[in-house]
Amino acid sequence: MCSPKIDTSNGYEKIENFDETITKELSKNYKNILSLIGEDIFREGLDKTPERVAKSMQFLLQGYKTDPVEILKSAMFKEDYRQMVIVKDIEIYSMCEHHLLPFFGKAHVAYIPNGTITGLSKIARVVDVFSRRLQVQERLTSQIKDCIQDTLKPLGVAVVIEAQHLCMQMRGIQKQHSITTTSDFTGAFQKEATRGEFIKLISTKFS
Ligand SMILES: Nc1nc2c(ncn2[C@@H]2O[C@H](COP(=O)(O)OP(=O)(O)OP(=O)(O)O)[C@@H](O)[C@H]2O)c(=O)[nH]1
Ligand SMILES: [Zn+2]
Repeated sequence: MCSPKIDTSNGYEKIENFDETITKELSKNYKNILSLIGEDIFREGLDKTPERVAKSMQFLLQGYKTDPVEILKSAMFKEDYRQMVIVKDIEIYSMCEHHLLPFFGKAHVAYIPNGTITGLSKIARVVDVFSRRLQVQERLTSQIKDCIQDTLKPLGVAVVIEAQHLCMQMRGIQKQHSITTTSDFTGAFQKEATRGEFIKLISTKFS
């Protein structure tokens, strides 16, 4: 068994080597699913579908293989800046743990350093690692907050996620335009003025 190699050279993550055993087992199961939903598993168009889905699922759920704490630790710098740092509009693609359907939208993350800053891209990487797992939006929000708070030990962390859930659009209640917003705050962001500044800044549109 080998772990998938992530190639980030072009800015997009691409799993080069999928785990052979897992891909084979998943393919077998997806073939069974196709048959159970009444499809002809021998028709040409579906020939490679079980394997494609097996690889697609490994891509979409690759977040279990990476430790987000290590991501932050790989780029921590001493710096005397003690004001808000906001990385906003980080796109997220996650999977609802109830229906295995995507939910997607944007994450806005802020922290106030207390002597240590981290690389800006590392914030987005932490968001990605937790997103690429089976999730509920609330837990995703809190896990990002906890990871940054526990690792960087800043004066405060704020996370807001706005997302659309396909399980509420394509099926079930079928509401096409509802957006779910979740938020979680620590430290300085518990204060109304600080939280207010953060909310104002993430609401500002730069064109
Ligand atoms: N709190 C929360 N709920 C979610 C999230 N994603 C999906 N859900 C909800 O999970 C719930 C599961 O409810 P159940 O009644 O067990 O499942 P269901 O019969 O498929 O529910 P419906 O979607 O209402 O048809 C639904 O209300 C979904 O809208 C999420 O990120 N957070
Ligand atoms: Zn769902």
